[in-house]
Amino acid sequence: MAGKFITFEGPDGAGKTTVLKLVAEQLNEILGDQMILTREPGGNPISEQIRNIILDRKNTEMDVRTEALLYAAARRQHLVETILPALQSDKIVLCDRYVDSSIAYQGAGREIGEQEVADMNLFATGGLTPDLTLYFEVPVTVGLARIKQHRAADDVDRLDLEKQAFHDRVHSAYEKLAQENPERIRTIDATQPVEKVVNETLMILKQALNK
Ligand SMILES: Nc1ncnc2c1ncn2[C@@H]1O[C@H](COP(=O)(O)OP(=O)(O)OP(=O)(O)O)[C@@H](O)[C@H]1O
Ligand SMILES: Cc1cn([C@H]2C[C@H](O)[C@@H](COP(=O)(O)O)O2)c(=O)[nH]c1=O
Repeated sequence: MAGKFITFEGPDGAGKTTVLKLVAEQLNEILGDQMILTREPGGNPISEQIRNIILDRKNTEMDVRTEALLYAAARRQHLVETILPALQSDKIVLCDRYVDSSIAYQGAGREIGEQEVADMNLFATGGLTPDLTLYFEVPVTVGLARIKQHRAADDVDRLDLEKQAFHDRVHSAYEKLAQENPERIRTIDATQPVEKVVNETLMILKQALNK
């Protein structure tokens, strides 16, 4: 496969989605329809339906392994329906979250165990690993404050509502993933103003894509 699979990762409120959209606007001028923008959980009708179940604040009784399996199920459908066909057509896939999110949130945040969640995701992905991952790093308090400040109360999902200790575990897991995978994961200081984060992201992407 000659396409490139690039993921955007980080704790809640890091600014990934904001930056991804701004960067995609600029890359679109160079890449046009050779690039697709997608997200997890979601990216197609079936996975978006699974997303709604996972993030619904009413689903307070959801078991942690059920949650992990639902993320993996949404991922499998996304992979088959969206990611693989795009890569097979030599496209650049920019994806908001992927397996690292499950390792950080379900493995560490929910305390299922990072290795167990990674192993379970192997079944879903057949081992497809991103060519490059951009990790948007912010302290937990900064990310949560951004969400609180900017997001409408009814747009805060089931995971946003978790306690500080949960988000601390997620953050530590991302730090560990970045340390253990230095060739794949590039860390970006996402506490900087948006324009700076966008410029740094664009620089790394252009370098990776030889543009
Ligand atoms: N660098 C930044 N400085 C200040 N505010 C920012 C910055 N980046 C994003 N924001 C704001 O923070 C909020 C969260 O941003 P965004 O939704 O992009 O984060 P996210 O990483 O995708 O979060 P989540 O994973 O929870 O969806 C938004 O209101 C956005 O405008
Ligand atoms: C893919 C994935 C996501 N999550 C969490 C992370 C966020 O809290 C939500 C997704 O919302 P976003 O606004 O689109 O970032 O889901 C997770 O826990 N595990 C995963 O695999």
